[in-house]
Amino acid sequence: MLKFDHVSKRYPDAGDALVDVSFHLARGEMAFLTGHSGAGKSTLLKLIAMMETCSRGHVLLDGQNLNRISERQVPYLRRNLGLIFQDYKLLLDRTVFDNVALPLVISGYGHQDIAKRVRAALDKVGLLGKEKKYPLALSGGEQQRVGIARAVVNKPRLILADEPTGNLDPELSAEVMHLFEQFQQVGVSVLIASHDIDLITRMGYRMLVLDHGHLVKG
Ligand SMILES: Nc1ncnc2c1ncn2[C@@H]1O[C@H](COP(=O)(O)OP(=O)(O)OP(=O)(O)O)[C@@H](O)[C@H]1O
Repeated sequence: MLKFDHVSKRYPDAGDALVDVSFHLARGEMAFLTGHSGAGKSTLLKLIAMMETCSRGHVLLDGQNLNRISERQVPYLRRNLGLIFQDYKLLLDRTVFDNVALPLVISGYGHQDIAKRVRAALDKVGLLGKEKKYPLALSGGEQQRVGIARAVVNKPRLILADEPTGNLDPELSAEVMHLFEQFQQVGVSVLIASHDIDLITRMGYRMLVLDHGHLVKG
């Protein structure tokens, strides 16, 4: 479903962030991406999310070469991706319901369909009772679960998470990781950047390790 084929990324004036990276992530596979600060984890995720383009090589998503897509195609292709960030990136002046509904509103779904899908997504993350609350009235763990509900409401084929537990204590981190496992179990591919080595070692999934832009374990 996702293939990196000899991918390098060089930022102007900043040197190589990724060097000749090749790996394959299968449909329904869950893997962790780890490595020191500045190793290239976020850059790798940004290439998949079409927020950056690679300097050399190819990134293939469901067989589609991301080097060859037009600006116009990006929003459509992004609908197959669920993006989750360390700082949640929620709209603080909107309710939980509205935050989760946002991708569906943008995609042009009707009101009834939106209500049904948002409730289903909130149910999956255990937040059905909180739809009228505002993000700041929730705990950090709950805010991240809103972020996850928003990421999965479009039923993406691939979930990308960048340090999703970076602001959470160990217990909440384990809960959030367990949610990702549940999506993987229903066939969604999941790639999670994390430097929480203890947690991800315990979980026992495949680990992609970056070191100064090189994939040293995959
Ligand atoms: N937009 C950018 N412009 C220039 N250089 C960048 C940019 N983004 C990242 N870099 C550089 O690319 C390298 C890889 O950064 P990246 O953010 O991908 O690493 P990371 O593994 O995610 O780090 P961290 O764990 O600290 O978030 C670093 O040297 C960083 O300074």
